Amino acid sequence: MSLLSVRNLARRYGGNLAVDDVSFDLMPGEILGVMGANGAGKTTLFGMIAGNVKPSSGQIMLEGQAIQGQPPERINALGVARTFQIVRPFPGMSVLENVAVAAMYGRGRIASPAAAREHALELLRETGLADRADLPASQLNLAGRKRLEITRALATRPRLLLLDEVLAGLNATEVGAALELIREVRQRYGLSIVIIEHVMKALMRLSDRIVVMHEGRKVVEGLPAEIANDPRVIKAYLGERRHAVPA
Ligand SMILES: Nc1ncnc2c1ncn2[C@@H]1O[C@H](COP(=O)(O)OP(=O)(O)OP(=O)(O)O)[C@@H](O)[C@H]1O
Repeated sequence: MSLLSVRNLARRYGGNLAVDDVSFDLMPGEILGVMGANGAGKTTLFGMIAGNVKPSSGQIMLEGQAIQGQPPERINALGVARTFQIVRPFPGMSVLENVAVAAMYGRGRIASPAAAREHALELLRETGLADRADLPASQLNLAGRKRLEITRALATRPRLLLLDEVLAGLNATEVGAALELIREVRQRYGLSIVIIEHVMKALMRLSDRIVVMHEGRKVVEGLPAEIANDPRVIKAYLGERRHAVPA
């Protein structure tokens, strides 16, 4: 059975359909990449799955249970965690405290602050941030803040992880390390992952399957190798321009 099943999902803003009749399935343990140019509807789609945005119509099933329209805390407690494109840790708190707070929410809900801190430190060791645990979160560089976002999401003990542009702005070495981390956490925690990304080559390397969105609609779905040369994908990204293939 699918872990996540999205059916005919739509979100309208005034006369604009930000997401228009999108359907797809995510199998347990699978990594699904979501690609598309600016404004394609990717973030709105994530918002609806995570409960931050109410769908205008359609269904979202998590292991057969309808979750559409429920508040984000409830969806998080059912095992869905997301990161945000604009990383926003609590800046006055340390890296460790940021993760410990998250550990007290979600599906895990560790009640004791001491136990939450202990769990947070364990996670930070896994995500490579343990040496910066006591730094204020605001002092991390971009790659560090993206790692912290992932660690905070993991702290809620998700089954489904939604990653929103966690590779954007990273250099090639940092992208390689982030891909390794994502594969590791999938394996270790038996996670299913949906990842939005503009860094196309990296997404192709990481994903088991890819969905391409254009102007709110799903235009192509397939294996990375299948979609790489699909003319509809090239059109979705470039319109009639043929040169500036995204890196
Ligand atoms: N809160 C909102 N109110 C009005 N329109 C919105 C709102 N959020 C998104 N939209 C519109 O919906 C469309 C899809 O936006 P969305 O942010 O989901 O795209 P995206 O694929 O995530 O783009 P990007 O890659 O730039 O993040 C856009 O036309 C956007 O202007």
